[in-house]
Amino acid sequence: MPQQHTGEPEVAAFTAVTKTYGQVKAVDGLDLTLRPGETVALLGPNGAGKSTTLDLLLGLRNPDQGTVRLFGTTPQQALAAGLVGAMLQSGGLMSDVKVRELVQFACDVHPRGYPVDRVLETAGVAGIADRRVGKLSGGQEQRVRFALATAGASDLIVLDEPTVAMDVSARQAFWGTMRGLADEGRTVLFATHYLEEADQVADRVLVMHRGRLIADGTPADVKARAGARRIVFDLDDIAERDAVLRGLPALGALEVHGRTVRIRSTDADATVAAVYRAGLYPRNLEVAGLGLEQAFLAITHDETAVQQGGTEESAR
Ligand SMILES: Nc1ncnc2c1ncn2[C@@H]1O[C@H](COP(=O)(O)OP(=O)(O)OP(=O)(O)O)[C@@H](O)[C@H]1O
Repeated sequence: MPQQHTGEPEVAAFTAVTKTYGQVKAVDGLDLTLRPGETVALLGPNGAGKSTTLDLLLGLRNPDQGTVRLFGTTPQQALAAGLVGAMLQSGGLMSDVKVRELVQFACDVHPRGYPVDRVLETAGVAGIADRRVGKLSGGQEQRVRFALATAGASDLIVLDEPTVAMDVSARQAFWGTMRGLADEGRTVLFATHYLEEADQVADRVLVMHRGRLIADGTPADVKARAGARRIVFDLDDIAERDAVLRGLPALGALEVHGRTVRIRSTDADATVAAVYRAGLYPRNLEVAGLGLEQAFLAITHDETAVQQGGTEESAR
């Protein structure tokens, strides 16, 4: 086991990490610490830099600037010590071997490997242990990848879009298993496009956009960060009301389509009270909380507006 620096309990630490491909800054000045026992979801639109971040974490790529440390050492040393199990999108599996043989191999090479039957069972692939890997469905192949990532007693498990190609019940079973691993004290980091998974499974959500971390908190924090409430109503005399609407308090974002006004508000009570105080007569008024999906869209949309020199209103 590599030496940990005294007073450095973190599982992973990115310090001012930048990774550039030609003109594209895939990761741009990333500072991030993962602590023991966290289940962390990494979210972001396509091309945000999630896979590159995981590659840097696992030492598959080196940063152009900054440092990545895993368990107080280099990613390569941490991997060699069996401290990390990973399930990535890229890289084909050997197709001519049987599932059991492949998983057995992963158990054998892991410095703290588990018995193969335990791994097959936990990953939900015991029933297909004698199938050839090349004959598996997409969802089954994902579960075999998961078995490989959990073949030994790794302290950190890294998963890049683990439930792609799984149906709903396979996903539920998968996250049930993951929860069990997290409850044993493992740190889990997973990239996903399924926001409901992040909401249900993660205790910390990271949102990346254009290589930068733009939100970091509990799912509830991230929702609150986007503005807590969505207000929708219709107005008949909307054309004359533009200035009033723009002057409403706690305005996160304002959209007007036809007669319908959509507002994201950081204080819905104050905004709605001001609507009435201004003498507006809203019809069909609705106030609702943002889901993580809407929060995510709001945050990434706002960030784009800021980067493009958007107004304070659209930038929150
Ligand atoms: N090997 C590479 N060569 C050139 N550009 C790359 C390479 N890998 C990634 N990129 C670029 O870096 C940026 C970040 O890509 P990355 O795959 O890390 O994003 P992502 O958030 O994982 O995206 P997705 O959700 O689509 O998987 C993108 O603009 C991508 O086109």
